[in-house]
Amino acid sequence: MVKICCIGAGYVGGPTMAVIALKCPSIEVAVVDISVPRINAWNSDQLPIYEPGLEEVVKQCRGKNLFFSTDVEKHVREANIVFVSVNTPTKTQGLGAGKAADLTYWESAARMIADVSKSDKIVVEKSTVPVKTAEAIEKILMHNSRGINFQILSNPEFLAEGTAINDLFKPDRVLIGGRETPEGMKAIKALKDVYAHWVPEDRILCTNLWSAEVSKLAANAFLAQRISSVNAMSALCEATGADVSQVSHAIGFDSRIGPKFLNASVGFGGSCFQKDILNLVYICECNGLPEVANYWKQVIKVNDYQKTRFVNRVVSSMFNTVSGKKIAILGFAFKKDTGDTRETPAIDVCKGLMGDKARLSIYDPQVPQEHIQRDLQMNKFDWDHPIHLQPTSPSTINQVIVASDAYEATKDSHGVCILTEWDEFKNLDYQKIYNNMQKPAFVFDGRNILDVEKLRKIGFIVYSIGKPLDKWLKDMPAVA
Ligand SMILES: NC(=O)c1ccc[n+]([C@@H]2O[C@H](COP(=O)([O-])OP(=O)(O)OC[C@H]3O[C@@H](n4cnc5c(N)ncnc54)[C@H](O)[C@@H]3O)[C@@H](O)[C@H]2O)c1
Ligand SMILES: O=c1ccn([C@@H]2O[C@H](COP(=O)(O)OP(=O)(O)O[C@H]3O[C@H](CO)[C@@H](O)[C@H](O)[C@H]3O)[C@@H](O)[C@H]2O)c(=O)[nH]1
Repeated sequence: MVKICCIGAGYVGGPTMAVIALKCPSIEVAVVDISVPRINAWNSDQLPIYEPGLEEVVKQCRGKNLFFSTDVEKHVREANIVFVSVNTPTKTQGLGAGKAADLTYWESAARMIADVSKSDKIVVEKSTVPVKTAEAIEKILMHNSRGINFQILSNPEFLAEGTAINDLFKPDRVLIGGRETPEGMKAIKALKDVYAHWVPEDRILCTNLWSAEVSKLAANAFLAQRISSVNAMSALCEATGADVSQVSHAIGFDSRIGPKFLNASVGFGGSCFQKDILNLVYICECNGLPEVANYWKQVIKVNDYQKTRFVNRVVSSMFNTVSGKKIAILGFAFKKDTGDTRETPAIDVCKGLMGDKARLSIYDPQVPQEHIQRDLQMNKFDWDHPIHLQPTSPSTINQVIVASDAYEATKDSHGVCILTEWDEFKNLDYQKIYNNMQKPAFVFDGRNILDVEKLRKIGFIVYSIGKPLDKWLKDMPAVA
């Protein structure tokens, strides 16, 4: 029986391995982690991450051919294929700080694999890593192998949170990179055979190691660039009276551009886009390509600009001050259908408003109070280390309260900011919300999910990203 072990039971390791177990009943899959609470949660009814459809998949296989364990060494020793899906955060100190990927967790996993292995293994990079990481990992494994043969493959993951299960069931493609040697080709085939249980063969792409590593960074850079491009256009739309949704629709009809991923927003978030582009920028700089590095850096600059622009719109609309005013924040997760808040634009927007002394009342259907308080106090990039190594929040922020629903959050507020596109925010009773707010009552829609005309009829002053401006906002000083 083929045995798979995955090191790292996070947003990637957990769902990916659960789907492999479901689709390959003949394979035994163990997901291991150094975090005891995380593994306990995987073994309980309250999974550690919220992802539509995940619970059903886990329940079908857990205890049969899917196991979650903290006995890392035992499962690594027994496995034929070891996936590594640990954190690869942005470095905060030393060489490359603020850009380069921190491979501490990866390196310690590789050293442990070399230490405990007693039989040949295929080691699969599942984490997103800098190009040439496979070479470094190979060196660590070979120099510590005691005669055991390791083959390294790059098999980057392309799932998006909120749709992970569907993405894994029907991937656009699976990418496998390996050495172009007989042993490397054999390893590629072994991994291909796993995915071939449910992924059509023409969707399994095989390349050399470096192409696979670069493709992952390139895919995220291209996706994020699309959002920064449409967000840059949203600023131009506001200045000219164009409507960014109409512009996206019009350009998306061009089959070369395509309609997906063109929604203007308060900015992209998530654990991947910024981290991976910073990593790409660093790699370009290290390879003597400053022009290429600067090109990609601009994608992040526009994203930061978009978040600042949003905060400035809120403050300038409300008589240039939000000091002491209650602002309701609807949505804190970085996108709908996830409780994940890593790099969520809500953190920057909330910090910006708090900088102007606003009082915030935050509601998100999936993000608990402790989590919100912790995120608003955390230093940049600290969030991407394993949970047990993250700083704990010593205090609560007085300026922030966390509400249990949208009506409580908005009661007596001066303004409402929509920061996540949760479906439930589309269908709220906005007349009731308006009645319970201070006047004039403002709505700032950072996700373009609300019917602007309907809200204006109720009496709201409305700002919606990239849409023709309210008369009220036109008279306000230029922003950003
Ligand atoms: N989140 C996504 O949607 C996504 C998608 C594609 C790729 N990725 C990449 O996948 C990797 C993992 O991302 P994630 O979101 O799953 O992170 P995560 O923080 O949710 O999970 C990583 C897990 O690895 C564990 N870990 C760290 N070092 C370990 C060690 N030495 N031994 C055992 N366990 C260890 C941590 O405790 C943590 O539970 C990153 O490189 C990320 O860039 C993420
Ligand atoms: O038109 C759009 C699409 C997305 N977003 C925002 O962009 C961010 C990222 O969204 P998405 O890409 O859907 O989620 P992620 O889970 O971050 O997935 C991305 O990052 C993963 C980690 O590398 C990759 O595996 C995925 O392919 C890639 O889509 C979120 O804040 C979204 O709200 C927009 O603002 N406008």
